[in-house]
Amino acid sequence: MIELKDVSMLFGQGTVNENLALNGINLKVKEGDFITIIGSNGAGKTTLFNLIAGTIAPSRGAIFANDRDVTREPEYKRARYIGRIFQNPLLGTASNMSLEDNMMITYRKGFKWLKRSLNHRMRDYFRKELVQLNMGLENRMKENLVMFSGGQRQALTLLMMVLSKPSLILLDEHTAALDPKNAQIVLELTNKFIEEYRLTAMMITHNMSHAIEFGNRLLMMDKGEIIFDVEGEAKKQLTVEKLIDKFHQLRHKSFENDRTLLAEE
Ligand SMILES: Nc1ncnc2c1ncn2[C@@H]1O[C@H](COP(=O)(O)OP(=O)(O)OP(=O)(O)O)[C@@H](O)[C@H]1O
Repeated sequence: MIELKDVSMLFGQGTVNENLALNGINLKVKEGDFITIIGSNGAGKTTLFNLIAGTIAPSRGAIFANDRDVTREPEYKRARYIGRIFQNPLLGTASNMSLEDNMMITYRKGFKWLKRSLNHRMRDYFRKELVQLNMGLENRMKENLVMFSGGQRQALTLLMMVLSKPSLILLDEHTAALDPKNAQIVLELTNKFIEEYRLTAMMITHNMSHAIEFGNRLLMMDKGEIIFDVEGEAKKQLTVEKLIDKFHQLRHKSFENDRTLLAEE
């Protein structure tokens, strides 16, 4: 699906702030993979997503999507097949528009046919899809999203993204700004959608238990490198303790004090 070949990202080249955020990353994301990504602050996780999404171009190396070289393809073109959800629940939806208009825009990917096409059939379809969230939103389709909670908006962003059928979804700590109960609800919905719609997904999290519980593959990043890549049965055997040991082993340093990596969402 997505492949990174020897990808590096050097910020501020030649300045005092020169920073090798990613160093020679080689990664093959297979169709149907649900990859969780952990790593301490500044490890390069978001930079990795920015490169895959086309927000920035790498200093070195190449990125392929379905064997097509997309290294220089701009973000807006990649957005047609790569969906991304950020930490901030307000980013994925438009506050001053109704729920049904928000859904319609995603469905049509633009404003063009909005009024003309929002007919009975579409409303029924949206209503049916909204039921899946189990939040009663199917009865609030005319309300502006400004009335909705962060958890509801993030769940909606997720559903809207899923309905646009992306080839890859990038979840950038998408539950970190929610309270624990809502974070769990959104995570479970994420998992359900990924399974039911057979999506390919990558999820950054600072919660190691979530990284172990969800997905078929786990990447641990540190200082711009993927230092541990585990999948399938071996991933299922992981525990938080084993992950911490692994990190000690690989980096010979303690990360018990790394509160961010250990933080519970
Ligand atoms: N646009 C930029 N310009 C300069 N340096 C940057 C830029 N973006 C990221 N960096 C640097 O690259 C390194 C990796 O940052 P990145 O945000 O990818 O880390 P991260 O693993 O996502 O961290 P966190 O868990 O704190 O979000 C950091 O040292 C960061 O300061």
